[in-house]
Amino acid sequence: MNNTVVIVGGGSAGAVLASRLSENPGRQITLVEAGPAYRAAEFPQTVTNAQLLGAFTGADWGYQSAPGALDHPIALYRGKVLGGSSAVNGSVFIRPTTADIDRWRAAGAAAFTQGAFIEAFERIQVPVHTLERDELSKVQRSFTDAADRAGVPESKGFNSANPAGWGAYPMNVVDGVRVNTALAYLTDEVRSRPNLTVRGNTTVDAVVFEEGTTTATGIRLTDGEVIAADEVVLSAGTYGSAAILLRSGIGPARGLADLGIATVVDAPVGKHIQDHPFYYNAYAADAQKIGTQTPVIGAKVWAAGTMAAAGEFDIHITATHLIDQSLSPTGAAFVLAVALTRPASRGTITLASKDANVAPIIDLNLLGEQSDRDRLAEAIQLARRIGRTAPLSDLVVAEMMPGADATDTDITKSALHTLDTYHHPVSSAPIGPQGTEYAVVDTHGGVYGTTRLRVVDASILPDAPSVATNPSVISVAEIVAARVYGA
Ligand SMILES: Cc1cc2nc3c(=O)[nH]c(=O)nc-3n(C[C@H](O)[C@H](O)[C@H](O)COP(=O)(O)OP(=O)(O)OC[C@H]3O[C@@H](n4cnc5c(N)ncnc54)[C@H](O)[C@@H]3O)c2cc1C
Repeated sequence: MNNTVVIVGGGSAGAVLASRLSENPGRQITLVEAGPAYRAAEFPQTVTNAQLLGAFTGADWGYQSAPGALDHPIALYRGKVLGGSSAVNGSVFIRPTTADIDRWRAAGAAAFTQGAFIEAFERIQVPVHTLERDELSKVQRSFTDAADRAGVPESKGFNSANPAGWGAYPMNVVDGVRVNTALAYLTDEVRSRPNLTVRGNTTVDAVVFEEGTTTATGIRLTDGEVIAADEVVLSAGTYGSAAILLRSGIGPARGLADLGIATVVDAPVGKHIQDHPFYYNAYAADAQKIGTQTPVIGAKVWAAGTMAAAGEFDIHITATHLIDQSLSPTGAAFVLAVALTRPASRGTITLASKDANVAPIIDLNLLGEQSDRDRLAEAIQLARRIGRTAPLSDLVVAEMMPGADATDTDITKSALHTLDTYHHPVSSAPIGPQGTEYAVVDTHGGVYGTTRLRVVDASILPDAPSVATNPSVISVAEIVAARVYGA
């Protein structure tokens, strides 16, 4: 057993691992987090308030995507605080589907059995509550009623075996507080363990290797300090872990050489990222009728488009109040946010500089593939059909985007012009069989070509799940904690 483990990044995966691995008093754990490492009572209200997301929490990395196939950059939110992106996210808590798990196993994640995930789901410490109808906003209630009238079935529960349909969200919110993984796993009791050190406001530059070998011996911080360890686990997220690997000389040799970084392992880091494209089918609402606009996220339709793979549900339509109300001529607006959750497009992450303080270049390549454009357009048409159905249509004054007269061509143009991300990036260091053009790590996150170095976070998922990613990432951390560390 490796006795000292340094974990880089205290987000969805890192907080779980630090908690689980420090259950064994014989193991020394150091968790290094770039953002503040608040204790439960210290989290600012902007971070715990479930109605604030992304940069509005004040705890964001400030990344932007390259436009890629679109005509505009997109703000890419990532939490920079203990709890990571689970501290700034939408708090929707839905497990990966059986089809997601089967697909990941087929891609090489042998440890990702249905049984392993079921065990992980049972261990998850994040409290989850499915919203009741009277907890939804009027828009969200009208949306589910309209979906029903439009022929969408009621979901049997988004965390059930048959999740497709309309329904209210399962959320990890308690009394208005978004329960991030630091609150759920790094409790005051856990943080008082003598074998757990949590260092906040500490940014990691790179992994350190034993001279002339590919054996990790610790990490180097941006101020030059080296923290030695028997094993290094990168849990810095899809962007953060990839950037650290690249700065450490693990990545495509040619790109590293261009930046003057010596190659330690020639590996396809950052060449296969995926995210869910996210389109705002926006409506000007009747200000007298719209009612209270909370919760900002409350209900969705989960469906399979005509081009979905067998057993997969690739369309999410979420009724949300996350829109600048001043954009509406009526002063009131809501959005049916349409996401394609099983996209074909893959993007890239590369370094702009070997300086850890310089943001990496992220090109999500959303809608890069024509098939994604077609599938998203079909999903937007379903959202519009629901928007035109009573009782939701009774609240609408006008469709703002793509606009009531929009043709299929207009819809795709509007998507390319206004698209956002669902903020679920994955696969910058995917699991897969060694030697394939995409695989960077083995089924437990061990980095091929190295020893004592592992990546455990959203980076290693082989592709995008058909759900929001937080529970998938927590589950993977629980699986690695159990299988590799006996925790
Ligand atoms: C706005 C938004 C809304 C979302 N909504 C939902 C939702 O409703 N439901 C859902 O399931 N998922 C949602 N997600 C996605 C989900 O939160 C993420 O997929 C998940 O949290 C990723 O976990 P992770 O462990 O891979 O990375 P993160 O949780 O991002 O953790 C990475 C950690 O590493 C730290 N770090 C990075 N680089 C360094 C470095 N060099 N040195 C030290 N520390 C470093 C970061 O500060 C961060 O704390 C959302 C995400 C966002 C941003």
